[in-house]
Amino acid sequence: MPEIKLQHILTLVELLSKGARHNFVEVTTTELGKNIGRSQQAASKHLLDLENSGYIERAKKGQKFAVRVTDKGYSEIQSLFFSMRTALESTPAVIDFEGNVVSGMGEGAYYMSLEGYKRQFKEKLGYEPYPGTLNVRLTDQIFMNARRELGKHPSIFIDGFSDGTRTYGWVKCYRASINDGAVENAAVLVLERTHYDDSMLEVIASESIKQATGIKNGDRIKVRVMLGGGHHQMP
Ligand SMILES: Cc1cc2nc3c(=O)[nH]c(=O)nc-3n(C[C@H](O)[C@H](O)[C@H](O)COP(=O)(O)O)c2cc1C
Ligand SMILES: Nc1ccn([C@@H]2O[C@H](COP(=O)(O)OP(=O)(O)O)[C@@H](O)[C@H]2O)c(=O)n1
Repeated sequence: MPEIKLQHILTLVELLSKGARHNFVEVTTTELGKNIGRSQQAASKHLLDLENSGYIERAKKGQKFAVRVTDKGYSEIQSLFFSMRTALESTPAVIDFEGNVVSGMGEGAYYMSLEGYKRQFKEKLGYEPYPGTLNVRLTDQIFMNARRELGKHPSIFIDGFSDGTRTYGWVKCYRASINDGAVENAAVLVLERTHYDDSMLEVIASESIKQATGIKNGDRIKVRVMLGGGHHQMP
């Protein structure tokens, strides 16, 4: 029996979409090849392989040949579909980070207290954040790479603004939880302007994370970002 490859599966899917579950449908290998992105010869070979494996059957229809997907071929595709669906649906839309809590220069509290940010945080996150940012120094390259990618995901978007004297940058918020749910109402910030690089995670929450968890500077912390929960998202 020939080894079944992705191309065979695509061929079966193409045949099913042409109605070949219950009917013998005429297919030309030229058209089939085109639809699955392979040559006519390759498509011809796929049909032969599928027939040899018992996934399709061929019949003469007038002068031409027509094919139908067998019960075996259909249930093969069906079970593949079910396991793919389960796999995709159970993929948790979370990104996990770990690092050490470190102190900064106290700027977080200043920015978090600005009315232009406070108002938007309350409206878009649904709570007024504790004035400050908890700084987490990421300890692993994999976390830094994930941190770099984070800003690409849809976010809860806080607009930048001007107070007449100076302008303030936008902020992307990603809902997060701390240490397996010890703090639920948290968010990781991706800032338009910051003096930190990808090795730092800035976290806000409805409460003081240090007070709620007893964590101190230097302690290890786990931050789980939950994707897909954003309203007010970027286009
Ligand atoms: C909500 C928020 C908005 C910020 N906006 C700006 C900004 O407009 N310009 C800027 O230079 N830094 C901005 N920052 C970043 C801070 O300068 C800094 O990178 C970071 O918050 C460090 O805080 P820390 O000193 O408390 O560790 C912002 C920070 C926060 C939390
Ligand atoms: N949700 C938060 C935000 C800040 N913090 C802490 O609150 C203090 C004030 O925040 P900050 O951003 O002004 O301070 P630094 O991060 O600059 O040290 C720091 O010790 C933070 O680690 C917290 O425990 N929970």
